[in-house]
Amino acid sequence: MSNCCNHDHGHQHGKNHDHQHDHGHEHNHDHAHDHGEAVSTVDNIKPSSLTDSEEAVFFIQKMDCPTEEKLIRERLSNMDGIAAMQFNLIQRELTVQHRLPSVEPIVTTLAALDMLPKVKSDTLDATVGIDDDDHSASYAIPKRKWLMVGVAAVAALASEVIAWTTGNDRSLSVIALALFAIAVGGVDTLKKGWIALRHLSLNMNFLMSLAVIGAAIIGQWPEAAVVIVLFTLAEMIESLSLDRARNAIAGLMAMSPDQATVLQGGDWVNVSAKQVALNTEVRVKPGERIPLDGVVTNGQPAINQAPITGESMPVAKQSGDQVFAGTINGNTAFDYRVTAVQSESTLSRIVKSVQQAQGQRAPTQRFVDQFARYYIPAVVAVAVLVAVLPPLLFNAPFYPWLYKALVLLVIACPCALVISTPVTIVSGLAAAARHGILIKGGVYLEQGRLLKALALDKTGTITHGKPVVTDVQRLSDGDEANLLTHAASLALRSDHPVSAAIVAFWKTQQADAIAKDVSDFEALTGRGVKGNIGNSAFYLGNHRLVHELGMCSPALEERLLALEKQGKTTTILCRDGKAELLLAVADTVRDSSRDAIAQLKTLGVSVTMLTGDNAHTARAIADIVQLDDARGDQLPEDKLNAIGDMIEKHAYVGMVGDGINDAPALARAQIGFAMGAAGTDTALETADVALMDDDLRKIPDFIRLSKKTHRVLMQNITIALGIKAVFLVLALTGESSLWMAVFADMGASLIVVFNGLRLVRSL
Ligand SMILES: Nc1ncnc2c1ncn2[C@@H]1O[C@H](COP(=O)(O)OP(=O)(O)OP(=O)(O)O)[C@@H](O)[C@H]1O
Ligand SMILES: [Zn+2]
Repeated sequence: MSNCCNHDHGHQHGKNHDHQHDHGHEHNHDHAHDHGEAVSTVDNIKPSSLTDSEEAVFFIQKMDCPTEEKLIRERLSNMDGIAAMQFNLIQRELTVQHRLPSVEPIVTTLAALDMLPKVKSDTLDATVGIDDDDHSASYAIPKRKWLMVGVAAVAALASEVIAWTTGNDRSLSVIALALFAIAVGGVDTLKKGWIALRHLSLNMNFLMSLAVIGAAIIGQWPEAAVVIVLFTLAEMIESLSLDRARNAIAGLMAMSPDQATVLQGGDWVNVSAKQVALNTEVRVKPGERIPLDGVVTNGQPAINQAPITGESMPVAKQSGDQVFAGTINGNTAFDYRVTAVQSESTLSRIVKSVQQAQGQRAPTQRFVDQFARYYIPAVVAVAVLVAVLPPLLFNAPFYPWLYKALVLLVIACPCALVISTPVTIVSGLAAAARHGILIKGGVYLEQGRLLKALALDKTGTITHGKPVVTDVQRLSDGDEANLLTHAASLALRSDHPVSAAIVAFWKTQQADAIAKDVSDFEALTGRGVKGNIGNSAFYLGNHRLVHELGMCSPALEERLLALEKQGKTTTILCRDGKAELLLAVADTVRDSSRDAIAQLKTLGVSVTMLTGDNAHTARAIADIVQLDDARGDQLPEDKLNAIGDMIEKHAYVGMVGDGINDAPALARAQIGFAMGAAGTDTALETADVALMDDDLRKIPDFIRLSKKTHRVLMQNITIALGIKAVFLVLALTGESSLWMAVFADMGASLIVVFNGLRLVRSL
């Protein structure tokens, strides 16, 4: 198992669990996601900072179109000391890994591109951006801009109308009105076009400027004005629709209230939820939303956890139970103690994770970006040929062909195509998060549809994972109560569900018994535990353990078989080489598991149970949920091998497990699912897809969402390219005017954005 972490399976986050085998509490996960939360302080600059790369995040309000991304990428990649860049157009964020002594040169370069960057975080300077508010307020398009576009539109229309009624495109009033419209509505575009030209970067602003100047040169003044106003309007609408996509994520966060009622000096007072510190007592009234994560201290509320888990059936809570920020209290008031500050709440981490997930490019996005790279130059080359060749070769009139070339330039904008993918992915990620499915990367959302096989473990996945002792049988002439105390004393040291069941049973049987001291305790993977009590060596574990120790017998095996056939898990206590006590525990199957497995079969996914429990018990449980393929006695390395075989056979394989004992197999599968992630940090962080509650039916939901996402992506690519193709033909045959081309481009952008946004409501 030591080689479990060497597989090259394309997962980006550190899945190197240094796990212990006893379902222990102290597994050291080695995760690499501290970005954003600057760790170093100003006077604590590491000497290694010149070899290690630093990271800075910039918020760039003007960066909302792929053309801007291209320009920035070209400029920055030429700079010394820049290691890598990640663009997030929807959040308008640029993350740069660099080896510069300060981010100043980056800021200067961005400012020179008229990008007005704002440093959000900087590993060189922890003080940056700490008390900044969210930038959402600054997203809004200023009223002034709407007004200017409105005025420009009126002027452009007036110019068009006068030209049309007088039949003169070049009268003084027409030109004056058009110039006015261009000046008021189009300076931004022309300015950006000029910047692009200076940096020899072919982008949309450049193409548009060229088209407008070209139209003016051939005397089409009204057209020039209409085109630039339409383009400005299109950009504004596009930026608004992107805001919708961003809001799909921000909306998740809006579910947690701003105010909390906290205990301060004996009084309950209202304070801002942001300022509430750890361990504060908070009171929640009936029907109120819970402001922060915590554990119940007083009261027995029933809580609608839909904002986290997607499941709105109220969950009964009592003292010691976890509650989550954003969830909704039922009819009883209760108090609780805060266990995480607002920015660390489960909900905040879901939001952060979704934002990060959409920052990583999904495969389709990479393809589209690649395509756009060749597409613009190709169209420009065609446009040049169209303008030049017919007049040169066939003596055709120059102006009409130049006009056609200008239309081609307008068509060259790949915005609709490029923007459609991230919007679709974000919508899908947000829809999933609302439904209690946290997808850790666009890749998984896009490729979930490929899942052909799924492996599940049994304990806690198919079953509730809370077994209870059903049978106790003495195997020797020892005192049963005393033996039970010994078994419980060992079991107390482990948090394996079987051990937990034994401890719980012992407490009900012997309320005031005292546990024995255990020395040399050891957990034995897939077998049980061992330890010394007094002068005796004890083992507590399953059939495999007893058999390997040579303490088994045909008589014992007969007893075991009888219990296992009933779906019970058997555990034997051995003392000094002799089996003494037999305990059987039974776990109950979750109602949702059977339905989930049926749905998966309908989706064409072959489901396999891989469990460390014995084969007979595995079979009995599998029969209840109608699972054909159930494999018992699986040690962690067996599970790993089983996943390997499944990958060979089915290519794309998922695994659902507890993430501790199953970590290697989970890492090997293309998609590792964790269940019940709301309460456990490790599951939330290490899984590829985390189901916030324990409902396996979320997996078929996830697969269906993935299929839908894929469909929408394909539709969007078809729409975006289709409209371009149509206009390419129309332009060449002279049927399309400039403004029609701009209009079509705007339409295409809007259609794909809204088509993508449909996904938000699709689960
Ligand atoms: N700490 C323990 N206390 C008691 N029994 C144990 C312990 N650890 C392992 N066992 C025994 O070994 C078996 C296999 O354990 P393992 O942890 O591999 O699987 P599991 O968690 O029970 O099942 P699954 O693989 O379905 O999650 C258990 O069913 C149990 O009988
Ligand atoms: Zn045996």
